Amino acid sequence: MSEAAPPVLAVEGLRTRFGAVRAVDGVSFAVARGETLCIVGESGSGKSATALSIMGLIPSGAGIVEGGSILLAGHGELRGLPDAAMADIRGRAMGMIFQEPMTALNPVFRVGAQIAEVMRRHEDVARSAARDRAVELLRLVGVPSPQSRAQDFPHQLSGGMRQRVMIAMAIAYDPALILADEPTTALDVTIQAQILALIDGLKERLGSGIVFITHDLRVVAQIAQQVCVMYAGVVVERAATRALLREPLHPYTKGLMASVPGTRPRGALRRLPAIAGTVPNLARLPVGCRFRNRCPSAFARCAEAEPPLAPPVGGDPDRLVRCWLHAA
Ligand SMILES: Nc1ncnc2c1ncn2[C@@H]1O[C@H](COP(=O)(O)OP(=O)(O)OP(=O)(O)O)[C@@H](O)[C@H]1O
Repeated sequence: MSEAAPPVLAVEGLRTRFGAVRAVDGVSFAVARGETLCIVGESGSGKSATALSIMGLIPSGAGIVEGGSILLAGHGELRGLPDAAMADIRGRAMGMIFQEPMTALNPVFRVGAQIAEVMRRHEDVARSAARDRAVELLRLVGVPSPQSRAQDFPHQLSGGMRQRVMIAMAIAYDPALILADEPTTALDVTIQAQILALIDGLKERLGSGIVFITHDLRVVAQIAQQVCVMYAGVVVERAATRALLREPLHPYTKGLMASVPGTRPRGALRRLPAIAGTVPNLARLPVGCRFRNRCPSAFARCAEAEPPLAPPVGGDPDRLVRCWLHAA
């Protein structure tokens, strides 16, 4: 995290549960303006539940944010705000970009009208002014011929163009925070690179802080200044991207890196082993380290107690790792 700028988002000790499933179990991080933080981990590690908790979108009845604090610059504590206040903050101060734009776009309305509608929901703006601004936003996110594309229905656009439309909606109010959950996973590689470049450009152009969720360390390498590696509901490693990719400390991070071509630390095997085994049942977590049943370096202490998330002993004090190999 940059020392100079105060964080746009500070999450502290976040805990979210779906029944007995502790999906997020004490997660903390902070994002500065103009900075991208990636949350990376396998399926089921709690990445989406973290983002949904921040946005106030955990469906009541299904789950509950039961602990921790979510501070958004200019708005203060978000936890416990009434639904209407949260909806307004989501519209103005948080831009949200998801994996599948088709679920966020209404198939029966033209995309320009949909972007305009997002604006009219949050402020008293004339329809024609909102439509002009929609075209301007489409241009800003790199949609060619935005005037005529605004007249298209979602199904007339390619996947990449639909994702640009969703990004246009997300940035309609120059949000302080952008939350992106696997926004490029469904796209082919060339388009993926274009969308990543677009999102990366937004943090400079708008000065937003970005929380970007991905399971792909190659994406992390491209866009993040900071990384939180999540496993089974907790952060197991947090570091500046460069430091983490140069020297991953947690055996889980090492496993993730070994399974991605081009991110292996020097001297690593050339073949690409996936990490054997699966994320434990979050309703019945093992005693001790959550990763120990899959960890090639596990030893007796790992079964006794869960390691704290702390700077590595004798290592970089700006990094955090949750592993007895690096603890006092
Ligand atoms: N609406 C829900 N109801 C019940 N359990 C849920 C719900 N949403 C998530 N979970 C559970 O919470 C845990 C964390 O899920 P989450 O979607 O946050 O993981 P993830 O890391 O984002 O994975 P993915 O990449 O597959 O989205 C999982 O065990 C999941 O089954």
